[in-house]
Amino acid sequence: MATTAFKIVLIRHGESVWNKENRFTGWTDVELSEQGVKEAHAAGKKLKSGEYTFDIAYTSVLKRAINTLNIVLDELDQSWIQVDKSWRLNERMYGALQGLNKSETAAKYGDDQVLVWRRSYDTPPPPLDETDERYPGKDTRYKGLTKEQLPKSECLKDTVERFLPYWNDTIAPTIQSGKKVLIAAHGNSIRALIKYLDNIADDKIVSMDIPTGIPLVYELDKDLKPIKHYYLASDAELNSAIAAVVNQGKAKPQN
Ligand SMILES: O=C(O)[C@H](O)COP(=O)(O)O
Repeated sequence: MATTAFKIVLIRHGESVWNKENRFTGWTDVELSEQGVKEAHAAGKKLKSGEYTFDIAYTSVLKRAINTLNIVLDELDQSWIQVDKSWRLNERMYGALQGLNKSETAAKYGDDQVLVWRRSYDTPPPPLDETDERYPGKDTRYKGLTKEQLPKSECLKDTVERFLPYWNDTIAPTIQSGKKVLIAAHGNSIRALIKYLDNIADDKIVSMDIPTGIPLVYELDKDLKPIKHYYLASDAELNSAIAAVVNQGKAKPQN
């Protein structure tokens, strides 16, 4: 039986204002909603009561994840730790769907097509044109990216491929050096990491949804192979939060 060598914590940002409005967000840099701020504070309190402490944190270059991390670290009285930000932890880029309402999109194209765009491994959403104001090539925070790295749309496979270099070159060595790591990211960049860590089959990743603002603990062996993982939440809280994410993609959300 493998023994736990490392414990890392992943957390999806708290609810954003576009999660609340049920809009495809991707690389759009939207704020946390009031509920999202509350979720971030609750997550920090849960980690504190569990006596979690961290040596370094990683996050994206999108404010919903950055602000979630800042709130969590403040609750832990650890705002002083090193934080590294990278576009490679950004949410999957949703292409021409960014800004559209998910239920309206499901009413127009069908729940099944929206499920494919949201949860399939290798089917990207419709791409953006480079002239579109939503194209990230116009955003100075991405000025260091090559043309090939600037996405017009991303499927989960694309997200895995741009996230993994950061994991392999930066995060994994830091974990193996013994540093306690916290990663504040997004639904699909976390799905990308989990798919890689747990070696989840392409057709099985479709059914994975990540709730907002609930800490997810991964216990890893010395080779960073997962031994077990668990959310810091009751089953009722977790199931309700995941159901809310699943429902976003339906024309008529089930109650
Ligand atoms: O980018 C978004 O719209 C959300 O943060 C994640 O959306 P999804 O749960 O529909 O993939």
